[in-house]
Amino acid sequence: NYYPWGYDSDNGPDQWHKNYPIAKGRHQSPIEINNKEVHYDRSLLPWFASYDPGAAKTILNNGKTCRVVFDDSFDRSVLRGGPLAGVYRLRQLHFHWGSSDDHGSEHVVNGMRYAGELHLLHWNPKYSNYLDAVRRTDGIAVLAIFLQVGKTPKPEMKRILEEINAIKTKGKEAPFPNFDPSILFPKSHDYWTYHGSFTTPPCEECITWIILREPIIVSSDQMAKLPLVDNWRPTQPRYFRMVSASFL
Ligand SMILES: Cc1cc(C)cc(S(N)(=O)=O)c1
Ligand SMILES: [Zn+2]
Repeated sequence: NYYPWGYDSDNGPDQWHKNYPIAKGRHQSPIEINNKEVHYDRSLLPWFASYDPGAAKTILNNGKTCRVVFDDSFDRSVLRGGPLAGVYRLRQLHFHWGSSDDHGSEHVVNGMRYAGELHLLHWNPKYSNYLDAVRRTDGIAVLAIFLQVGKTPKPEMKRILEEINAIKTKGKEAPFPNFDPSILFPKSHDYWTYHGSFTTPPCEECITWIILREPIIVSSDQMAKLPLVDNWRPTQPRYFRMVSASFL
């Protein structure tokens, strides 16, 4: 009988491999990023996001995560440059957070966990559709931004965090028009990049991760309004993967 995966002891990350064997693969995410093992790659280009605010469609807070979906029926909101060849279409963004401010991010930087992590997921339109792209090693690009709790929260986070709090409707999506997620970006575009996987089942190894070094600041009471869940996967073995940095 099918038992949905989750983050509890009986259906959590240590069990996922039973239904999703690739969860024990050699290119899994998230991972630890340690300065000592990162390789500065001066050939890495800057990345660029050109998002159309009109592409934003709906927001969902299903109590386990919060997701905003975008119109990805053409190259309307795209990410390009950085380690990527060609443009990748923005499909959705979602968050991972913890039950307290001292943890919640998926990637860990020099042993530090952040309060949360924002993922902007894009797919490669050289493949016929998203489901085809997730079967390809260059199919998906995720731009990851750490959320750090601080005194002066980023004002642009207000709308999205208030909306998340407002829609406690389990599983129903509410309209979320006119939203350009690039307003959430930190000042610096410095990033790490490596090849990995979805951090949730089915855990396909199709993701080029672009992780921003600079976190965005949220307030403790903004984080306290998120559903009290832990929806982050522990770090996975890096094996023979190189993490490259765009900065010295
Ligand atoms: C299964 C899955 C779907 C989506 C859209 C995004 C992810 S993640 N957390 O790897 O960015 C996982
Ligand atoms: Zn994610």
